[in-house]
Amino acid sequence: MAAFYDLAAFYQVRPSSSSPSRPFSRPFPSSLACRATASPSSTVVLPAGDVEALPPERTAVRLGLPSKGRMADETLSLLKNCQLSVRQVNPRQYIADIPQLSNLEVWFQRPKDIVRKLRSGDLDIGIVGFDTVSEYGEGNEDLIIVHEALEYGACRLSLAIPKYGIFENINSLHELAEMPQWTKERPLRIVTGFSYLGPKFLKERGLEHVSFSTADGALEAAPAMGIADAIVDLVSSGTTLRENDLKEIEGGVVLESQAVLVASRRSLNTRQGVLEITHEILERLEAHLRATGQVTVVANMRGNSAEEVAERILSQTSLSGLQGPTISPVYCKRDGKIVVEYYAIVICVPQKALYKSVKQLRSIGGSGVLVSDLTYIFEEETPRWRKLLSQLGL
Ligand SMILES: Nc1ncnc2c1ncn2[C@@H]1O[C@H](COP(=O)(O)OP(=O)(O)OP(=O)(O)O)[C@@H](O)[C@H]1O
Ligand SMILES: O=P(O)(O)OC[C@H]1O[C@H](OP(=O)(O)OP(=O)(O)O)[C@H](O)[C@@H]1O
Ligand SMILES: [Mg+2]
Repeated sequence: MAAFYDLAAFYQVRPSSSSPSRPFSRPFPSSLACRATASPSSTVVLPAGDVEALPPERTAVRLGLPSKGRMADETLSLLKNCQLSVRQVNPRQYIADIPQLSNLEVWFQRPKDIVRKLRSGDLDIGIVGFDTVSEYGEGNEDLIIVHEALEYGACRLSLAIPKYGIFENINSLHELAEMPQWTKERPLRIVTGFSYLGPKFLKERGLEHVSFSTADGALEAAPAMGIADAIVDLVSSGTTLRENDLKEIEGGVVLESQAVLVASRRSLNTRQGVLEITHEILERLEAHLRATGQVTVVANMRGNSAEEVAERILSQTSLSGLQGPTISPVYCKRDGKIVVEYYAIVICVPQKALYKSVKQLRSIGGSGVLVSDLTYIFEEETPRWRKLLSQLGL
């Protein structure tokens, strides 16, 4: 049975027992603190002798990952592609680990709970949609987006209205706002699961006479049911809107979203190991994502010197590679003498530009072209890491 702790009583039994120099010391888990303040009537005073029964201060770093839903599988496969496979004993066990990262606990949680637990200090790092961070983070400055584009879970939070009836000729937020129908007594009724972002957006856009209601799913049915005039919901392919005779309007996108790596500023600043683990995860994610869609092209090219070959390659727009081509001499024996007639060149090119690059290579004398997938590109410096350190004042 859950025990509820009274805040004031707690401070009486342990006035300031945690040493101020201890990193991230909290008198007790904030999840308990929330319950104590939320239900003062059901509080139980913790007897002095029971202080030892409190959970011990945790030392492991905690990463929250989506436990279910459309983000779950892709998050695990992204981590796997970064050689950070999550080891989970069975799918219903909510704790797991990543063998490569010692002192890290992985906790599977609903996306919104990941954000809540980052705020409360019960998680340190998480991967969720940017929409979820924005909605449940409510602008809290403790949440820092460490990587803003993990390249999956793409969608947008958007306002949509019916295509028919009084909305037939309404195609922008401005036109919607100007409709004479909305009054104090009969406001524009919007249903949304985003009860922080939805009202904030419409207030910022200056819409008067708006009322909000919430629902958890299948919001697209609300206008046809007569429950609402408009919805604010996630859209990716647009199929659900189309199938329910709804349309997006100009100026109606609240935010664009995709999966992000998010961390608690407090944890990064004070909990031992969080910054190091975040750095490693960030580096691996960046190296993997940078390599996605790139291929390595190796070819031989006849030439008199490496410089002369370089000049020919750099004259072609699709062959400059990441930092210019790597060119090495190919040694062979002619009449007992070691000579260099060919040079091997290595470049990275985007997969999309591959055929164009191969054609350009051939046109300047390239032969024996080998193409292979790239797994990682580790740059000397990761700009996101620099940014994070500066956000932390480090
Ligand atoms: N078409 C989409 N609709 C909803 N979410 C999407 C879509 N495309 C990508 N996403 C991302 O997936 C996340 C939601 O996933 P999902 O609907 O599985 O979980 P949830 O809504 O948080 O959970 P539940 O619906 O069970 O409460 C969103 O927060 C968003 O970041
Ligand atoms: O633009 P689309 O590709 O059609 O996707 C958008 C739909 O997907 C989501 O619903 P979900 O599948 O999560 O069901 P739910 O309404 O029960 O949450 C979202 O709430 C939209 O309804
Ligand atoms: Mg959903």
